[in-house]
Amino acid sequence: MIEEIQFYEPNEDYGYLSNFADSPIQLSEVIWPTSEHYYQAQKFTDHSVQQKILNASTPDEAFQLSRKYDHLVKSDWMDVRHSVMRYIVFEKFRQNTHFTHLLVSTGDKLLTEHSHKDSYWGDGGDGKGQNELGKILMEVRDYFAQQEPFNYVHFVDSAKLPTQWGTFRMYGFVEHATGKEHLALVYGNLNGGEPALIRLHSECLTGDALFSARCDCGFQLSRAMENIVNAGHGVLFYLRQEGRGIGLINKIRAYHLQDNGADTVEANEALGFAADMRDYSFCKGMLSFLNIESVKLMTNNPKKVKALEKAGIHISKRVPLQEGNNPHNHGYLKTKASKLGHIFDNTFIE
Ligand SMILES: Nc1nc(O)c(N)c(N[C@@H]2O[C@H](COP(=O)(O)O)[C@@H](O)[C@H]2O)n1
Ligand SMILES: [Zn+2]
Repeated sequence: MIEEIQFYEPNEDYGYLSNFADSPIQLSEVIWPTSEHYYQAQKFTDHSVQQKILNASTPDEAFQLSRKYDHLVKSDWMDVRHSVMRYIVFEKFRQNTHFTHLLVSTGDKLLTEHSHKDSYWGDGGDGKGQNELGKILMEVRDYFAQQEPFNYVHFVDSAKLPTQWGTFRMYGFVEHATGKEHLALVYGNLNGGEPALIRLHSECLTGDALFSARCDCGFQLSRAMENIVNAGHGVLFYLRQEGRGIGLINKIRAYHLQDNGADTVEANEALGFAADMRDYSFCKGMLSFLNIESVKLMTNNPKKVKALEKAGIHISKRVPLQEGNNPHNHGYLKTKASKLGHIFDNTFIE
């Protein structure tokens, strides 16, 4: 059975689908406050009426004005209204990318404008209407679902995550290429204009959850979360790329080879993998969802810096994260520096 999403009022669930949703759209020099303003204004050739609708303080007022000037509506309006609507709904989502992420995250659900007032754009309230707005939205959704950055991941849901350092908001995403579930733990308000302090943390079950001292992951994870809270805002991306992308069971095999003398790179290669199998390109989808364009990146790993730059993210600063050096991971950290290019102060690994 096809699942259905019904929308109508902009302040209700899925209100971003409504033409009344606050979504500025710039066309040439003009900024239309909502797609409703633009749509209603296109009914008229009279410039002064168009201007009145443009300047209406709410979409509801824009709608009422179009009714007031009903006698001035252009003669071919019924022929062109569908293409006007299609154009402005497409522009709305092209220019308001947070809404586009939400639209794409509706997957293949049926989108219905549940309006008892309209049986052309909506379903007429009894489900018998044509739902033309819903059809346009589904067409726009199908288009953007194939485009970067919307094609990497889709957002599923978010919830509070209280931690020992502070309360984060946890956003869940699914990566399209692999089906893997990734997290973004957001602390504070990200839209203050400053680059966000972030960490791209690859999953390490042994270090992050089981207190392993073989690596530095758990120590880095704690410090990164603490640093974000101390900075007042930032994001910990928890990426499900266990074992540098080879998976948990293969990581145990690699650890076994390391117990017999291999270093971390030799062990991966002996198992037939590259030293580092991770790919960070999907992070572009999560960063875009959170509207992050510039970051301070906590890492010692230059590959992560390069990957984010390749994704079009501006790195204002690399923040070293040198944590957890201990007798069990000393050789591992030295190999990270010598073979994987990690940047450490000499005082940290000597
Ligand atoms: N394949 C593999 N071999 C080892 O010896 C390891 N210690 C790991 N650990 C994984 O590396 C990732 C963290 O590395 P960075 O600090 O981000 O460079 C994480 O996925 C661990 O599970 N993997
Ligand atoms: Zn680890």
